[in-house]
Amino acid sequence: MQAAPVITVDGPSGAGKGTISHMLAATLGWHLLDSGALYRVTGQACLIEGVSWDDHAAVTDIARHLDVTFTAAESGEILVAYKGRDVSAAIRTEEGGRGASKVAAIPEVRQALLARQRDFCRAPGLVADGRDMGTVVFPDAPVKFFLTASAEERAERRYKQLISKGESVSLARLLDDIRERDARDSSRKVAPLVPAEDAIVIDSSGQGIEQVFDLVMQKVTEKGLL
Ligand SMILES: Nc1ncnc2c1ncn2[C@@H]1O[C@H](COP(=O)(O)OP(=O)(O)O)[C@@H](O)[C@H]1O
Ligand SMILES: Nc1ccn([C@@H]2O[C@H](COP(=O)(O)OP(=O)(O)O)[C@@H](O)[C@H]2O)c(=O)n1
Repeated sequence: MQAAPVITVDGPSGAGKGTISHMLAATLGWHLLDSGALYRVTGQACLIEGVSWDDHAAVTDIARHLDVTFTAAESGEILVAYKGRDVSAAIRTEEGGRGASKVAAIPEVRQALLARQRDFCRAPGLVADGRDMGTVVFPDAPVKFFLTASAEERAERRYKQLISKGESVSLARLLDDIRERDARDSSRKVAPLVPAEDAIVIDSSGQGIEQVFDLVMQKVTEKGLL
């Protein structure tokens, strides 16, 4: 049994999970779990410690002892630190996403991060953003969303996001990267990217953020969580 109610938001890269989860947590006054950040920090810690993403035993050891902190800045932005060193920007790069996806395919790494994710579940409630929040980490969550959109639209969104941060990226490469990541996340043996049986699936292709958020809030209200 979970200590507090959980709303899970799963889906592929660029579907809008982070955006919608932030809005939902702020509106409800609930805690937020960005589970992807834990996988991203694990990948980044490997780079810092000189460990190859393919060395499963060494990556697992890093995940088991991951010294990570999340702190809310005055701007509302969440600062992420590994061993006290700010890695907030480094983990959000294209390479950071690739590393996260590689280390996330290692079953022992997923196991090592499981309890840490469940610890985020505290009163009054938790919005959990990821790939397996509704299927593995919080299977008893009363409301589960699975957000998706076409790969082209997701790549376009990510392109605009990275360009606005000053990263130089190519749209074609981002589309390839998104397809590669989708394939790896969906085909892995442990906790693959699939909607939970009881998830509400929302395809946000051609829908703006506000439109998607309105639909999400409507479902949350219908489920009696407001
Ligand atoms: N429905 C939408 N329409 C247009 N842009 C969106 C939509 N949802 C999210 N975005 C934008 O797409 C980018 C990726 O969204 P994000 O929430 O980080 O996705 P995810 O967490 O699923 O990878 C962000 O810049 C965000 O502002
Ligand atoms: N619960 C989760 C969250 C992320 N991940 C992995 O971590 C990578 C980065 O996750 P993210 O949510 O930060 O990435 P985006 O969806 O924002 O691109 C994903 O491609 C997944 O491989 C996962 O396996 N399980």
